[in-house]
Amino acid sequence: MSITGLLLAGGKSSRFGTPKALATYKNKLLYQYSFEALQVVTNQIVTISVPHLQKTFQKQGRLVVVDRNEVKGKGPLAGIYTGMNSIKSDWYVVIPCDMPLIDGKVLNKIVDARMEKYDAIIPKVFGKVQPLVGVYHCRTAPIIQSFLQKDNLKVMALVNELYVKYLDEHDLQLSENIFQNINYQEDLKRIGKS
Ligand SMILES: Nc1nc2c(ncn2[C@@H]2O[C@H](COP(=O)(O)OP(=O)(O)OP(=O)(O)O)[C@@H](O)[C@H]2O)c(=O)[nH]1
Repeated sequence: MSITGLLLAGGKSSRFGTPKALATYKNKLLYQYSFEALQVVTNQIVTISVPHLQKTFQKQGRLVVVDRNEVKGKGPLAGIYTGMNSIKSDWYVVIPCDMPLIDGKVLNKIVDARMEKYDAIIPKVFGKVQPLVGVYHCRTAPIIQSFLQKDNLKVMALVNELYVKYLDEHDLQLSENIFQNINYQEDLKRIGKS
């Protein structure tokens, strides 16, 4: 069963102010944390970004695609859809560029929970569903496409349509919430302390 990593790095970062994928956290670029977590579960990784950042990622030796024209500007679902269409794979493991506490160990647990009957395996930790960190079956691609065509861009609306296995903090053996994300500059100082 092939599995491809999709690293979402094509957002506007309007709350952050500069492209957050390329912000530094503890001496490392934010997206690098996501990349290294993905490397633990697959060696086929696609970064999905925007045209003005494509060269920067390519310079670092990354395989980069930009959101397809028909979906550009439509948020994380556009990135997932573009990634799924760029490489054929049975499963896709998705991660955003702004969750530097996620590690390969937790991604491995999510990937290991794959079963053909599920459309997706997604964490629901400390009561919150985290749909941008999960494993999606290739059969979800046409469903995602139809959401995008209808401009129904809420990732949770998609997830509610799928047959999902949720993994909680016990399944993932987490004692702290590693699903904290960076939205604002201040989050870089706050993260990991809660
Ligand atoms: N490829 C791609 N990724 C996206 C898109 N929108 C958001 N993302 C990614 O999805 C994750 C969550 O993004 P958000 O923080 O919700 O959105 P954002 O646009 O980056 O930031 P804000 O403008 O502050 O909302 C990040 O990894 C983003 O890079 C998009 O249109 N295309």
